[in-house]
Amino acid sequence: MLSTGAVACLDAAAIAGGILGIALMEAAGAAVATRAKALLPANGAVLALCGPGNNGGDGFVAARLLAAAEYRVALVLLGERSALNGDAALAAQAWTGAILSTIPSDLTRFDLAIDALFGAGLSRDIDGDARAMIEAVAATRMAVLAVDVPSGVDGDSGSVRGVALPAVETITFVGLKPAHLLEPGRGLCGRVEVVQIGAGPDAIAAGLEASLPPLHKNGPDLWGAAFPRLTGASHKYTRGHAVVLSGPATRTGAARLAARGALRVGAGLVTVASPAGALAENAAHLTAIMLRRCEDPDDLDDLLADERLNVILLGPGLGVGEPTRDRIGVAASAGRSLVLDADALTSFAGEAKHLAGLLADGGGEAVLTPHAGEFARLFDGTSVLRGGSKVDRARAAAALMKAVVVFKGSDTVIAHPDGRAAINAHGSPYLGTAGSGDVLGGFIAGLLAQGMPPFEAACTAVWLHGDAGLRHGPGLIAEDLPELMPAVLSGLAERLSAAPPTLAHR
Ligand SMILES: NC(=O)C1=CN([C@@H]2O[C@H](COP(=O)(O)OP(=O)(O)OC[C@H]3O[C@@H](n4cnc5c(N)ncnc54)[C@H](O)[C@@H]3O)[C@@H](O)[C@H]2O)[C@@H](O)CC1
Ligand SMILES: Nc1ncnc2c1ncn2[C@@H]1O[C@H](COP(=O)(O)OP(=O)(O)O)[C@@H](O)[C@H]1O
Ligand SMILES: [K+]
Repeated sequence: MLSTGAVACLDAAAIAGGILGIALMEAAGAAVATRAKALLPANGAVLALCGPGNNGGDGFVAARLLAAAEYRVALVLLGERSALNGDAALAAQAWTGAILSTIPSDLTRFDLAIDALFGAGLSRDIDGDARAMIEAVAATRMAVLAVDVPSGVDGDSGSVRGVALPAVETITFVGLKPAHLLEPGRGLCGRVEVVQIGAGPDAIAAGLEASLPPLHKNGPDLWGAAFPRLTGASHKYTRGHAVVLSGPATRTGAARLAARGALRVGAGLVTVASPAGALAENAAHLTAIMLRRCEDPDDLDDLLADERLNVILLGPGLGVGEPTRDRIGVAASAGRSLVLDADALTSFAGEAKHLAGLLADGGGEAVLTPHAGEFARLFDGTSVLRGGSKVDRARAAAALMKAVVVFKGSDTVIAHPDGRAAINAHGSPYLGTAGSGDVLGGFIAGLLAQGMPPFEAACTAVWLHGDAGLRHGPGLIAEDLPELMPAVLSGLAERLSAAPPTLAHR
């Protein structure tokens, strides 16, 4: 993905490499016109809204090509024509139709608006004439095709600067920008299409270089190579052993959901470590998952004497306070991979640096999975909460904790302490159901158990969880998520064209 700053570098590199800026703009405008034609009835009426920069220039090109193809086009320019510069001025010169300075009063006659007011260059909140224009068009039921980003959406954060014009479709150039995946931007974009405009590989490389550290759209391309593969020689101990700590009696369900997730995603063995008072309750519900008594931090220490237990998940239903903090201290000092969720995070509310110290002392790798509420509590009083996009905050959190942070939500961001990050768009609102996050924690633990590195394990788990949500749809409850893994994992294996081993391999 590209930051908006990187787009300017990419543009400059393309031009330095001999490609004319107006050629890029012509290609961008042509792509917009092509999509507009697909959305329009024959001879349909288009309202092109053009802004004062290059986004407006793309709008002029699209308007000219649509008019040439016999569509009825009205073009409104925000600001003075004489104020247009560079390529946008050239694009405006080639437009021979009328230039309106305000939007027509009868908007009902238009089939489509092309929103070319502001793109990557939005630099302040929208007010005045631009705001009035956006509000008037938004108030109609006209379909809107956005150029680059819906005007008013900040390209890097996805936030709305004052007001934004919701689109049914957004055409962007060269690569996705954060706003196409981060809410509320994502919801305002509609369908997003990325088109190439002939910038050339060197310019694209320069753009990606300017976008470092890398930001990815989460998907198998990112982590497929690290996904665990079975061989004929695999056995349960090669697939790892995850431990999930259970809460006290009547609060054990969350741990079992997580444990089931870990087992279904492929951990060879999973043990629920339970307080004595909750053993009967856990035993009544567990079969393939093993159960061990774990009353206090000393019991946990004893349990971890078995070196094969390679991942510990703490948090779901565990309770907030000193006993949970103590268990995390023991787990961290054991140097195993850790997944910390829910109550494990809230137990360190306002004490993120203390938790970071415990994790650093143990030397193991950790994945933290806060939702927005847990994130705000954990990082209260730190610079992590100081502004920026969701990606910026997740990166700052990961750097502070020296751990992978999965900042959950409809636009989950996964960040590594070195700055690498991914935004997940592969999911469904049906995942917003009690216990769904517990299962996600279990998926991460199960993938860590199988030896995936923490960033890749976290990204994979978020994607598999999202895939399960998409496959199930309405009626989803958290118990369904682990049970969907056979179908989800088979689908993934097909995508990775790595079929699971058959008898023939043994
Ligand atoms: N590779 C590229 O970089 C390409 C970029 N193209 C287009 O160029 C766009 C970026 O162009 P620009 O950098 O000129 O930026 P924009 O056209 O997005 O906006 C910049 C202009 O808007 C004004 N402005 C910013 N915020 C405002 C506000 N709140 N109220 C009123 N005026 C405001 C600025 O003063 C400036 O005149 C991209 O979004 C894309 O559509 C395309 O032409 C194709 C090539
Ligand atoms: N609208 C949505 N779209 C995609 N994923 C969602 C949406 N709402 C919630 N989720 C996902 O569902 C999970 C909910 O986790 P969490 O809030 O911890 O729930 P719980 O504590 O009940 O287990 C997270 O992985 C989150 O990213
Ligand atoms: K726009």
